[in-house]
Amino acid sequence: MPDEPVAALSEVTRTYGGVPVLESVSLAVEPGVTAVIGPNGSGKSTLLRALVGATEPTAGEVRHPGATGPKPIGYLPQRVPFREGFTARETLAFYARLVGDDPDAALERIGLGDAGDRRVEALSGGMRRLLGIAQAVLGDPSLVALDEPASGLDPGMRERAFRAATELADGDTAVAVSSHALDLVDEHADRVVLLRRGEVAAAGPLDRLLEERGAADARELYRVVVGETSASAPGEGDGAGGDEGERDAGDAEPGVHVTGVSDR
Ligand SMILES: Nc1ncnc2c1ncn2[C@@H]1O[C@H](COP(=O)(O)OP(=O)(O)OP(=O)(O)O)[C@@H](O)[C@H]1O
Repeated sequence: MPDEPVAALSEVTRTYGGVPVLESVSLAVEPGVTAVIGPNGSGKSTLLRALVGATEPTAGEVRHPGATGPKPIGYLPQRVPFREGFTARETLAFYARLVGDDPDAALERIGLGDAGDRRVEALSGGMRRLLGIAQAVLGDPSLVALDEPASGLDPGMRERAFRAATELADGDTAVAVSSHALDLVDEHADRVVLLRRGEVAAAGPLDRLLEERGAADARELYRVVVGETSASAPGEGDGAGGDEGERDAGDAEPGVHVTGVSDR
């Protein structure tokens, strides 16, 4: 392996109310962009939360051997609770001070250079998402987890969100991104983790997985592995738009998981 894992999960299981939502997940997260894909409710957010330490595994272990520095880990949750009454710049400045970063440079990086003086509650949903990404990457963390960064964004914005993730991962940074936007996965991901009902159904370099499964792109890979028969694989849009494209009833139903499947 040319790349040193930045983080590693071994046999991680997470249950809620006794129901496993992640089952025996073992994974090495390496520098570059790792896309975490899968149907609604398959455990993507839970996996990212476990990866960054936002949730404790019920069993198994999460390690961060390669996550170092003053702020080793950055995380964009699905919903970012910004405090109202502060401008975008003030919001970033609060966190930037803690890690010695420059809020204006952070705004520029994400393309929000002109929005620094606007209050967070006056930003569009997409701009808030971008601000969340800027906040997650403050302090140059070695491991960044972005939970649906392109959710609800227009085509230009979603591209910008993913590009920011890719640029970040240029060096030694490991970026794990959950997404339903499979076109962006094709464009930007080095590796893919495909979850199905809380288990890793496929994982590895995107090119290798496509070749192994005889798939032309991430969308086809998804169909082959998830076994989706409906014509509507997750849509081009992420989040709300993508959710509408998701029609695998068993996977989409919250809290329902077949736990006997083991194709790890
Ligand atoms: N805090 C929680 N309490 C109870 N159940 C939870 C909790 N968090 C997640 N779950 C359940 O765990 C399962 C996996 O949820 P998760 O959000 O990780 O899936 P996901 O793949 O990110 O879904 P989506 O694509 O819809 O965002 C779901 O059935 C969800 O209802």
